Amino acid sequence: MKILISEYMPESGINRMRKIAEVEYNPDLWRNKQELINKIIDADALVVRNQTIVDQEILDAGKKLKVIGRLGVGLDNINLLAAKQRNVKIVSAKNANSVSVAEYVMAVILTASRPIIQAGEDVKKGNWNRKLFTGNEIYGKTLGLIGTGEIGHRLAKRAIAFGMKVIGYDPYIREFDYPFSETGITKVELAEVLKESDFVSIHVPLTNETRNLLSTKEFNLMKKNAIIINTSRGGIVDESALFKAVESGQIAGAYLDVLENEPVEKDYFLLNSSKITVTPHIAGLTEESQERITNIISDEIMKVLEGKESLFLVSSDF
Ligand SMILES: NC(=O)c1ccc[n+]([C@@H]2O[C@H](COP(=O)([O-])OP(=O)(O)OC[C@H]3O[C@@H](n4cnc5c(N)ncnc54)[C@H](O)[C@@H]3O)[C@@H](O)[C@H]2O)c1
Ligand SMILES: O=C(O)CC[C@@H](O)C(=O)O
Repeated sequence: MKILISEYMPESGINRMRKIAEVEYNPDLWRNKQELINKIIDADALVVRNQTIVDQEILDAGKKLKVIGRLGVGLDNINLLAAKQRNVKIVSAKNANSVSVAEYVMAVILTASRPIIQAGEDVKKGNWNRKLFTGNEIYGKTLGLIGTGEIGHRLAKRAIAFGMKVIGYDPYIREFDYPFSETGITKVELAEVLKESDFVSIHVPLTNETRNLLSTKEFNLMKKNAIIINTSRGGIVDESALFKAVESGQIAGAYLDVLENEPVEKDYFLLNSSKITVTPHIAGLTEESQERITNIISDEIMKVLEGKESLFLVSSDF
């Protein structure tokens, strides 16, 4: 059997899978579609992160393909319908990086409120500007969640521990899976999240419905001091409209871990705003989450290839 890996995977997972199959590891393969097509022809399994676009053409070429392992959560780079039609199973590492993303968002909220880095740099210049670096408490502020699933409810728990009020919009959440009474999130409509929040944090998948979910109309509802945090997917926030909203002072700023097209060059227009901070898709990236994800995905791929039951199969009911 052959397992093809087209993006970065920690060595421990690769070695685990070598016990049952020949493993071809090429972390840059996602960059070259033709090479990926050539190599997938005799692969039984494909392992990807979010950069390999697994479209119909790739799936057509993968005649022997039985399973795709997603080293993470978001599935917007995989044509799920085409995979289902070809009976290719998908395993994803549900919630294995949720704590990492929740902690990243807390770090952003604290960074936006207390200029510690800037104050430290100023002291190194020989200054002692106490008043200049007066910050804000996050205690009593409102965090608005768009999407209250695995990441959203973990973030709520952490924000509530800091004394924040947490409201959330998620029309599809199943109360049975995430009881609001236990998560501490007050369920509201999207407009209320936008109107009431000091921080708006996005935790929905990229779908036809969520593409450009936040654009000029939505920014116009927000407080002038509000900060948008997007760790979800580029494409959910309309980037041009965001740039205008931030530069015109309609909202205070944005922290974006994800962009519509990744990676970007240093002249990318969003990087020209001092009120927008972009990080290179690292919210879920910690030593701990990567170890969890690697173990889950390598184990589950082996189970599928050996005909055993996997509890990490993505539902084909979409
Ligand atoms: N930046 C990173 O490193 C990183 C890491 C992990 C996940 N992610 C992204 O975060 C997303 C969320 O992850 P999760 O684990 O919380 O997923 P999840 O499936 O547990 O939660 C997503 C929630 O969004 C809700 N939802 C779907 N459509 C919606 C809509 N139109 N409006 C409002 N809510 C809607 C769902 O009901 C669900 O509760 C992933 O899809 C992925 O794209 C990014
Ligand atoms: O490293 C990755 O694959 C991205 C992680 C994240 O966006 C996810 O969807 O889990």
